[in-house]
Amino acid sequence: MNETAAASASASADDVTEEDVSVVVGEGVRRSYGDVVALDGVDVVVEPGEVFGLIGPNGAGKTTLVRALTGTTDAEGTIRVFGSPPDAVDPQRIGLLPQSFDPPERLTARELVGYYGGLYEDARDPEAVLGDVGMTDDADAWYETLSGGQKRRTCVATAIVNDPDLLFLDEPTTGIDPAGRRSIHRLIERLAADGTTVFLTSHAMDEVERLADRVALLRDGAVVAVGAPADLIAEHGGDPRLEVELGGSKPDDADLDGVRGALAGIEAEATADCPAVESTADGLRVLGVRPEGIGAVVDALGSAGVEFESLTWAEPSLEDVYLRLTGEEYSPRAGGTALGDSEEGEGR
Ligand SMILES: Nc1ncnc2c1ncn2[C@@H]1O[C@H](COP(=O)(O)OP(=O)(O)OP(=O)(O)O)[C@@H](O)[C@H]1O
Repeated sequence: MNETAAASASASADDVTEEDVSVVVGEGVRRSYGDVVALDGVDVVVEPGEVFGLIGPNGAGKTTLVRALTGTTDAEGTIRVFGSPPDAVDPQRIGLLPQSFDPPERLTARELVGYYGGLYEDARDPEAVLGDVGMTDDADAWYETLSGGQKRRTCVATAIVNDPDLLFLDEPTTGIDPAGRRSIHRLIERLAADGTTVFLTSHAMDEVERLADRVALLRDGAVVAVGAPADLIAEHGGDPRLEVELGGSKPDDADLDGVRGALAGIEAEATADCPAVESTADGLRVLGVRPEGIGAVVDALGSAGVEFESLTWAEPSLEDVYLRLTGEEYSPRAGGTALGDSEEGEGR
């Protein structure tokens, strides 16, 4: 390299600010436990300020990936956090809420948060952190006497007491009641708004859909899809659907054909151009139904002689993406708007 080129290369290296460097980079990350391949060559990149969601079935490798990225377990492949190997990163910059957490000894929630704060040169005021997780009123109870949800909130407090730039949360809301979940969600949103990069593992699809800028779906130790929730839903979520629960026997092929015939007669704008009908465990499902088309579909069901007990309309969600890409069953009760068991909607 001549002097001019060397000077220019060094100038451009100096120009690279931390904002230009991905916060987390994993390339070909592999981890086995004996014969069990927990991670089978995972590639993952998390950008500064992102809330990055990681979802996948039990045993897919999520916790192992969190542990590999935080340097708490060995793994093959390349891992960089803030551009360095995980064990070379200043611990002050990383917060970790592990999936399971055993506090060192018998301490109150306040003492526990103070203890973890004391491990860092520069920690937040424990009182403020306890307030963030809604534990102020219970802060003097021994950790071991707290409820499951209160324990989890205390754990979240220990993970943010160092005001980390990168926060790993492995199933933060497990066992927390709905109000507590909301407050943790608001906390994550606040942290993200202040620039904290968040790596969030969860089985709560609504939580990930709400919070994550991008989501990776892990299955059998490999990433099978990654993208913004809306993009994943558009690509893999399927159509909006009307679940029709029938009181009596399951519809046979002739019943389904009758419904298809009746649906063919309704206005195309009420549904997708060609609404599909399929049989389900409880009755049948009409795919491609828009909200404004529900009434017309109900009329069509009536003219086909279908008597139903209840209707549930649902638009596709991240849960549908998850179920489709993991091959698990769709459950109409998992989401959607119950439209009731209106008697006037019943067939003839
Ligand atoms: N310490 C360990 N020793 C042996 N096998 C392990 C160990 N940790 C994880 N595994 C195995 O590695 C695989 C991935 O486990 P991991 O805990 O990463 O999955 P997960 O996606 O976090 O699951 P869950 O949703 O149930 O928390 C599983 O088959 C698990 O049994």
